[in-house]
Amino acid sequence: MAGYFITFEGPEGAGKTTILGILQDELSKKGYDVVSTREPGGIDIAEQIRSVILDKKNTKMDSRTEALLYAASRRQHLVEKVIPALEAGKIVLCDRFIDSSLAYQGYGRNLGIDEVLSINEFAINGLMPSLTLFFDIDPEKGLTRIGKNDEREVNRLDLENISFHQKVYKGYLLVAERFKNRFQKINADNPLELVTKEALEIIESHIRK
Ligand SMILES: Nc1ncnc2c1ncn2[C@@H]1O[C@H](COP(=O)(O)OP(=O)(O)OP(=O)(O)O)[C@@H](O)[C@H]1O
Ligand SMILES: Cc1cn([C@H]2C[C@H](O)[C@@H](COP(=O)(O)O)O2)c(=O)[nH]c1=O
Repeated sequence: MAGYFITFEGPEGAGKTTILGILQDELSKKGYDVVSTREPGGIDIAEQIRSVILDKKNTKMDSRTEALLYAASRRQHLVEKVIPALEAGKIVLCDRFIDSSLAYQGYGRNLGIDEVLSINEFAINGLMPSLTLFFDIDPEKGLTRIGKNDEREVNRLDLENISFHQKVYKGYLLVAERFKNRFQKINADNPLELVTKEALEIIESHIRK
């Protein structure tokens, strides 16, 4: 496909959404055709699935149901938004993708990274990102950041205890090692300007290759 599929990953509060917004503007100013989006969500059907997954009331949700809902929203989002943008030669910046499922459901929920990869292979049908930026931060620090942000609504996953989030972080490190050809780690504990600059440099060097 003609465009570039670039995903942003990391624990809660790492800065993914903030940095993605800044980079969308920076890259657009430089003349690149950029589409920014998120998972779960980005299009109507996937946003509806997001509401079900993240609703604090849905405490009975089974882990396999959760993994399947993320994969279903992913499929629809790819078909409706990501694939058409890539076919049109655009740069797609996506806030979370398959690696979130591998870290949160595969490792965090104990479903197994390989099992979750396998249901996602059906959903993505071969479309993987060419670059994944991993915003690396201690999960406790990330959660403290989002706790200070009054505008952010707390969701069902945020409410999991710290040991779940630490497990997810460990899951990310395993996934980053497994897919090291596309993963680039960035220290997200640095000041925002520095993290953003590093992310922009990595993306531009990837695009120039
Ligand atoms: N490098 C940074 N230093 C300090 N604060 C930051 C930094 N990056 C982001 N923040 C702040 O941390 C909070 C969380 O940022 P953001 O929502 O972008 O994180 P996120 O990774 O998208 O989180 P989530 O995955 O939970 O949605 C925001 O209030 C943001 O302003
Ligand atoms: C794609 C995806 C996401 N999650 C989790 C990670 C977060 O806790 C929420 C999404 O909220 P955000 O504010 O947009 O970061 O969902 C997951 O567990 N599995 C996934 O595949």
